[in-house]
Amino acid sequence: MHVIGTVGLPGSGKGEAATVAREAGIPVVTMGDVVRQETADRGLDPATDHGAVAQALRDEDGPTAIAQRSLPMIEDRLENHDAVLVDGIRSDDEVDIFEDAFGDDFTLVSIEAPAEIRRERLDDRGRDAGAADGGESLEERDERELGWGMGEAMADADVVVENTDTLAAFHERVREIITTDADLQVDQ
Ligand SMILES: Nc1ncnc2c1ncn2[C@@H]1O[C@H](COP(=O)(O)OP(=O)(O)OP(=O)(O)O)[C@@H](O)[C@H]1O
Repeated sequence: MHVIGTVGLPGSGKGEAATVAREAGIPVVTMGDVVRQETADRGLDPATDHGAVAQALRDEDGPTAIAQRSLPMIEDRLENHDAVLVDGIRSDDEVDIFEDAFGDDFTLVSIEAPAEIRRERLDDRGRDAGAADGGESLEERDERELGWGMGEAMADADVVVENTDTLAAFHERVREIITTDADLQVDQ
């Protein structure tokens, strides 16, 4: 059994790492899934009430509310799989939750790239998806996420991946970490 967590600033490559895991047959639990589930449980609409419920969870149960609620989802996936990837860890408080729950079976991977590279990639992603940026600049998003303790979480990482090369090189590196670190047999 192994749990791999990813942490990284916006546009660093967490979504791509999750894609690599899924391709290797490793289920992915995202903090967003937890919020969507909670929104539905409250009879609200995940499309519009997602942000309000995320905030309500933190107000009601503190900064680890979402990580705590992800534990049963992770344990559920571990019944049928050797490993799970947890995407969207945002703070050192959340890291503590996974370390307490899974001990040495938890590996934290920090995905890092300079702001200029992340900005270019996010601009391209936005163009591809036709998405608006919600008026928030990358600096503002970085600041907001660092304010939750993401810098401390990144400093706690067991492995740092610099995502500054090609996408293929990044996929290869993530695949290597997932397979060797978790000592897994993945689908070829
Ligand atoms: N090494 C790379 N080379 C080229 N493009 C990349 C590379 N790594 C990631 N990308 C692209 O950059 C964009 C951002 O990556 P990704 O969506 O994985 O980031 P993220 O960390 O999940 O960001 P967010 O927190 O905003 O969701 C995506 O379009 C992705 O395909």
